[in-house]
Amino acid sequence: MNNTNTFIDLIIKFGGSAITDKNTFETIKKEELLIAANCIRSCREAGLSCIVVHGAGSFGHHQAKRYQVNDGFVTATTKDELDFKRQGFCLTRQSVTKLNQLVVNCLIDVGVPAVACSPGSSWEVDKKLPVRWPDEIIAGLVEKGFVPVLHGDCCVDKTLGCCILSGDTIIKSLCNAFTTRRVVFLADVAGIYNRPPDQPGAQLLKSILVNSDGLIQESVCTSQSCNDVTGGIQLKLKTAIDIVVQSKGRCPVFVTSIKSPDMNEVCLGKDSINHWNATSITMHS
Ligand SMILES: Nc1ncnc2c1ncn2[C@@H]1O[C@H](COP(=O)(O)OP(=O)(O)OP(=O)(O)O)[C@@H](O)[C@H]1O
Ligand SMILES: C=C(C)CCOP(=O)(O)O
Repeated sequence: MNNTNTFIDLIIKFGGSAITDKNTFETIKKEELLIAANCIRSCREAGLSCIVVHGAGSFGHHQAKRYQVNDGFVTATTKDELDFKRQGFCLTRQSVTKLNQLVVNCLIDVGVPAVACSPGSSWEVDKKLPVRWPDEIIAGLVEKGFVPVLHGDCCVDKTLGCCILSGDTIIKSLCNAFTTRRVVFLADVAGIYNRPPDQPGAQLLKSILVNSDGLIQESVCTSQSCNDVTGGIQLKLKTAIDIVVQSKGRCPVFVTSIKSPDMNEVCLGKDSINHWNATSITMHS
């Protein structure tokens, strides 16, 4: 799948940690969501083409964990276990699409022509990796001036029966298909730290340089919320590195806080990287 004639200025993830309270069931952070929506409006006013992907946060992760949706059907051996798993799939989907409605409504309310593109009903997945998805539909929406809004979702998996597809993995597929100018991950922390930010001595890594073989020099220790089923910040860092490598360094990736005063500039790519309170992940020259 490669649609390199489609140029996307910005693919942005509204992290589940940024727009929801991950520890409290189905709880949105309204103010933060509005900040992110206004940022997209500013980007569009500056002429940028954008795709938004949002995480699940406390919508979806709780149900996915309880019903072990990410393990697929292969771990369910009896009819009751299969029924239980299917129910978990449906409830997880309902939850993430509920959040998707809130995100899309907020974007539309601030004047962004946002269109929900839910992966769960259109992406083909095998062993947790996307194998086919409607890239031309998404490209068409962007070309016509819309902002597609995708999200982490549960999907039918060819081998496993079902799985969870993280918004991070979705972003990697989008970057693989489209010529993407920059990717920004909005989180509830300032960026990637050398160790979990709640640990003493944690320092923000302003720059992570990636070698062409995908190795980085910085050592990064991570932790993950007990309600997270998709790999936490570790998956984000891996995704960021993969995007930099697969684009041969042409697509820089940034991780920043949804509350950072620099967020708009990070997204617009205006100021010098060094001044931002953010992490840039770029190719080692
Ligand atoms: N070394 C680290 N650097 C930065 N954040 C870290 C680190 N280790 C752990 N974290 C935690 O990772 C969290 C952000 O990752 P998370 O996977 O929750 O992001 P998200 O994309 O917003 O969530 P979701 O998967 O729900 O969309 C932060 O709340 C932070 O506390
Ligand atoms: C839990 C579900 C359904 C999706 C997870 O997506 P993510 O929050 O982007 O990792």
